[in-house]
Amino acid sequence: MKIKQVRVTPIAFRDAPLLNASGIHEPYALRSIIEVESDNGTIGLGESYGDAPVLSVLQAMQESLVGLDPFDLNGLRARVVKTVAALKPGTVGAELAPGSHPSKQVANAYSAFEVAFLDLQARSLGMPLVDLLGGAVRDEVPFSAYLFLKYAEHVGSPYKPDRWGEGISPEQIVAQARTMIEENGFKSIKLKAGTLLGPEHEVACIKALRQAFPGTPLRIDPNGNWSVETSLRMAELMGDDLQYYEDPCPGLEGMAEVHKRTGIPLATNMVVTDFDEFRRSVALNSVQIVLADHHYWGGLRDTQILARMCDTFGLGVSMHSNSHLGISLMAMTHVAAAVPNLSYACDTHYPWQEPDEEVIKGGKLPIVDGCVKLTRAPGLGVELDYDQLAKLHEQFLGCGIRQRNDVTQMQKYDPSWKALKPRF
Ligand SMILES: O=C([O-])C(=O)C[C@H](O)[C@@H](O)C(=O)[O-]
Ligand SMILES: [Mg+2]
Repeated sequence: MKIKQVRVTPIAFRDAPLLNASGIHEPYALRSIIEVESDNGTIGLGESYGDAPVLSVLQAMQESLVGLDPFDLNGLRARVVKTVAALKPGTVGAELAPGSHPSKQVANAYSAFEVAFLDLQARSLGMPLVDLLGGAVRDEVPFSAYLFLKYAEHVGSPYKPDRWGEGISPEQIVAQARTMIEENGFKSIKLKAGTLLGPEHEVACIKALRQAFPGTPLRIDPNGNWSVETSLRMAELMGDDLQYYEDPCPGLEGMAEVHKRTGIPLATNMVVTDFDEFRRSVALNSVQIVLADHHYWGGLRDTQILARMCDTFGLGVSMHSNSHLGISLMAMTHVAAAVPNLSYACDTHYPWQEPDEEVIKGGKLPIVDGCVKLTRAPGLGVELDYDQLAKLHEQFLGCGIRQRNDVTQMQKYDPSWKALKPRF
């Protein structure tokens, strides 16, 4: 089998005005949809970031993959390394927003195509992708309710307000959690923090959630926007309420200090984002749980290696997400199903996505009892809806956003807003 054609299609879908450490989400989130077509007509699918720095690498890769055997993942890696090395200096992207890592260009681009190659391999063999990862140790993967403080609508009202309404007061956050849990059956809750509303307000939201959902595991994620001192002060207030404390403060040293002084397990998708940081974090005991993300950890197989290393060093493992669609959700589900030591329900932004903006046939995938189920369908088990792909590509062309920037978006609400880390 040889690769005949590769298509990378940037898309944009509506995204809610969600607050975070950098500022606020823009009205559209960007992704790219990857199709790798073999000479027997089988197509493998992938989904990755759609921001300019990543897109330029993915698009530069397209021609170089033609003629390659889709089972040749070392050949894929060599071509990614060569393409990235040939890029003009300056095309390396900065961090887009907390927890996104487009600057890891080799790992990002390799991952985008590795998923599509594996999907193509599995479809050709007539087996689910998870079978190429050693087989499923679970047939469904748990996800958590991912709550955000948010405004009712975007500045300038680019389209009609989303159905979630305002999410500012603790009562509104509890209501958001109720809806998300009623609709998806989630069994654990994560609150995005580090926002302009400040740590005390966010801790009040955690307290309200604790009261409303006794026994449900809770997590808070300020994306490194609190100082060590603030993180310690908030830990004192939340202590027993938390299942884990995610990236309270910046840096491996800061995290190590917070863990040493509180004993609370710390999770991260910010200070351990590659194998070198993993090595340094183990030496410092900075984190107790690594939130993997195949989009920047170098694909599904490298995510399995990461999980094995977490096991070796006694760390927990779960998964991080960014705004995404169903192809990414299924890639996350297949790899999480093949990680025996998955210790916590994974993150997903999927409930925030509007039902009419999925690129896969049949619309949004169901999340039932907090879980996404694997099927025995070949590959990732999803098919592209080409009408939807065309619609979301048109939206990309028209939306005017080419690189996510939550800081400049917040400046539309508050011109004095600056990127500060940590802010509190
Ligand atoms: O766990 C995380 O850090 C994330 O989910 C990163 C994302 O960028 C999140 O902060 C967001 O969507 O605003
Ligand atoms: Mg995080």
